[in-house]
Amino acid sequence: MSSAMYNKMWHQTQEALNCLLDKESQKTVEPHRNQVFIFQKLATFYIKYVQIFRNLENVYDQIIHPQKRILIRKILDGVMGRILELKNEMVELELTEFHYFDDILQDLKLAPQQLDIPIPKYFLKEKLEVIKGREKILAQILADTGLDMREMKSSVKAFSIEQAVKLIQIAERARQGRLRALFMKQIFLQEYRARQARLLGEKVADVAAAALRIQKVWRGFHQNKKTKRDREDEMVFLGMNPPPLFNEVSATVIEAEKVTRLRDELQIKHEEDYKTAMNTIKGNLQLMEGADIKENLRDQIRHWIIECRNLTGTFPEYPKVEEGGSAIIFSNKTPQQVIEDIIAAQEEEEKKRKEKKKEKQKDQKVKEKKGPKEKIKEEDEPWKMSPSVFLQTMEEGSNIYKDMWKNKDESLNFPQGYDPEILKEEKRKELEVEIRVQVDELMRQELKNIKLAVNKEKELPVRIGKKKGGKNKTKGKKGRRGKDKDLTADRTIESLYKELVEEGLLVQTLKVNLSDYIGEYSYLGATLRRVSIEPMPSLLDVRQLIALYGVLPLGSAEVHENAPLVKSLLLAGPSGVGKKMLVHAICSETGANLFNLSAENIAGKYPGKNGLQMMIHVVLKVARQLQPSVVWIGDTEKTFYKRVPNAEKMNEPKRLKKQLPKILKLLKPNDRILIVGTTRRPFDAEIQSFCRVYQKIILVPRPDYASRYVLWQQIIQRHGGAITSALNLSCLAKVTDGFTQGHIVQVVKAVLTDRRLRQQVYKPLMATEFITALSSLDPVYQEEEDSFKSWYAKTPMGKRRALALMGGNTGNAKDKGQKKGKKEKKKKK
Ligand SMILES: Nc1ncnc2c1ncn2[C@@H]1O[C@H](COP(=O)(O)OP(=O)(O)OP(=O)(O)O)[C@@H](O)[C@H]1O
Repeated sequence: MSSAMYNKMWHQTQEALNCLLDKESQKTVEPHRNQVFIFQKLATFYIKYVQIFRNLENVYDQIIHPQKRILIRKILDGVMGRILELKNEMVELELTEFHYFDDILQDLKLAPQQLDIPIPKYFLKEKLEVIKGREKILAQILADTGLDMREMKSSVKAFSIEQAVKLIQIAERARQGRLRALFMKQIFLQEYRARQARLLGEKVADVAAAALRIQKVWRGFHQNKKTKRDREDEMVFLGMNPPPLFNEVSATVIEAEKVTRLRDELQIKHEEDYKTAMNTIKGNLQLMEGADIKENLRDQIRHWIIECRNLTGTFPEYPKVEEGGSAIIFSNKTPQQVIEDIIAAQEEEEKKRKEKKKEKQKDQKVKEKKGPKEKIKEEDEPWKMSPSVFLQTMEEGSNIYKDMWKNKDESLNFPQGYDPEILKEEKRKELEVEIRVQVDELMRQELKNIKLAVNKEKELPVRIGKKKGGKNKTKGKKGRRGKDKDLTADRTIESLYKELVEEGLLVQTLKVNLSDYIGEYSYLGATLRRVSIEPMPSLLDVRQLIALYGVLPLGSAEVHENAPLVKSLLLAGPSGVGKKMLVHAICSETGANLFNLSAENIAGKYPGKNGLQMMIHVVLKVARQLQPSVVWIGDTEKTFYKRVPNAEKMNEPKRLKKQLPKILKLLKPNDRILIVGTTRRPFDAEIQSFCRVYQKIILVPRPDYASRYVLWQQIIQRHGGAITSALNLSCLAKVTDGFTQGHIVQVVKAVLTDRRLRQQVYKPLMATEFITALSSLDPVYQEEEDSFKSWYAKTPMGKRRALALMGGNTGNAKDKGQKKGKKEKKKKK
């Protein structure tokens, strides 16, 4: 697509965003009580933001104007953050991680695919070099230490001489046998032909009969082919089969991809031009206008000083650096007003602090006094949207868009390079700020001298950044820093990285994308919920959650810092549902490092208490410095075992149990580190400590019919199999209820051998082949799935939801409160 097209897309998206922002500001005014109504509103916002996100992501990836990209990036991060905020609101409202929007999608005339959370390409694009470099180093270290998995797989086994001779003999005899068989066949055919010729030579050939025979065979063959073709055409016409070139990549798509690549190159070029221009323009401005700006500022400030002296009779106090220096003087206020404002602001702050303290004390007292009745009243308060950090970012971005880009005439900027006028304006402001700092220093001194000369007063030295509070702050910081001592201050990050790789704690990630996680949508979720049936989440619902909680925050520092923080994630589900695959996908999509702290992997490494501390310190240090990072704890239930099985006691699986909450405390919003636990048996863990560590728990289900259908189809195709009408996928999906993706992959690999793939041309694949191979595997039984569900019901979120549903059955929140009250009474009795 052309630049004009992407510009148009941007303008349209921006208009849609402006409308949404207007609605958001209206909505905060009217608080509501009805939960269904609130959810519908939240969901509608969520869906609309996702649409905007999808468009903006596409535009940001392809637009080549560097200044527009800076603004779009800011808005894009804002939209991502807002989506996470809305998701958080929905989770708090409905007390479940999974939400279904099929009814709203129907109203908005959208397909479920349009709700997919895209992964912004800039996550990887912008640090491609770094990631590639790190991968190289990792591969090098693994190769040096002989730990490289790929090398291990391809390593050659040494043969003994006898074995080698035997192998060669077998091969040679087979070759001779084949050659002899070929000779024998040729001799036999020669003899046969000679015999036939002798026989025919005696008879006179009936030409007409021969021609008839040939005609019969040919016509049969021809008609057969024609009928088959007609049948296929009819199926296509009826829409039962896809058209013949349906799966072929069309020439237009190939051309479009070429254009995309070209645009990528142009984008990089324009970006570089912009960067160089930033430096040169600033340098030029400094040369041309620097002296003038300096002189103007000095004149202005001198004028201000004299004015003040004329008005008040005294020389003014020069504004301090932390107050913004002389910049605040010229914000359309008189100097006296400025001074008064400063004093008033300080007083107000003091007041607020005192009020807050008082309120806190009051609240505590009231809480202590409050009975259950008052609590019910609190519960019944109308719902209000939590304050948003990202709305402001988006509004700022929108305003810049309206002021600068909305009506800009770009007819002269066909190549879409940077705009020098805008850049000059920005740099001029920057330069002014820099010069102002210098001028302030000079003028402060000048004012001091004038005061001394005129008033003969002894001026107290101006304190720059030496507030009492400031002192305390730095002290406090020092104290805290002292606490988390750097145990490896003398070592470079490269050496720590190498150590972790050698110890097997930092592992290579598999190259899988989140889009490789195949599945289907749940089309009836909202309908089932309306009739009080809790639907099983679909695989794509899980994929969405991983994108929201894992990929987006890890990919964008802005989002991670300001969106609701998710430090730890638990993926619980039966074996083979793709938990590990999802962990690897998070890393691949964000270019994150993968640390493996599974109980089995850390057994025997860094022994002792000090060793453990050192291990955690090194892991966190490397993870922080080379962020984003994922700390994976496989079979994480082992860390929280209720009782450690005898066979595993040697491994000390609970080593990390006490450390994990501490690690979570150490993680700050600007540390893009995510702890991901995976478990097949969460029921073996102590639920309380387990749930305290894992902030978000995602149950990964086994695939349903629709997902199994697409899984069979796509996994067979990925392994080189061809889907023909002879392969009954529907039947395969139906009879494989209970089997997981892992089983499907295993069976497809076993069936589709090289030989079988070659045979496909004349012997198409059949469902029975796969079913036979599946028969030796155990499915996930209903009981296992139920045990996962009942375990989830015991988690904090599960409990809260169950409680809410119980209240919901009888009616509103008041009833909920009454029930609670009754329960309490009973307990007292
Ligand atoms: N949705 C999916 N689409 C495609 N392939 C999948 C999907 N889910 C899982 N797989 C494949 O299934 C296999 C098993 O997945 P994985 O090892 O991640 O499962 P797991 O839940 O971690 O298993 P376990 O608990 O036994 O360790 C992998 O080859 C993975 O690529």
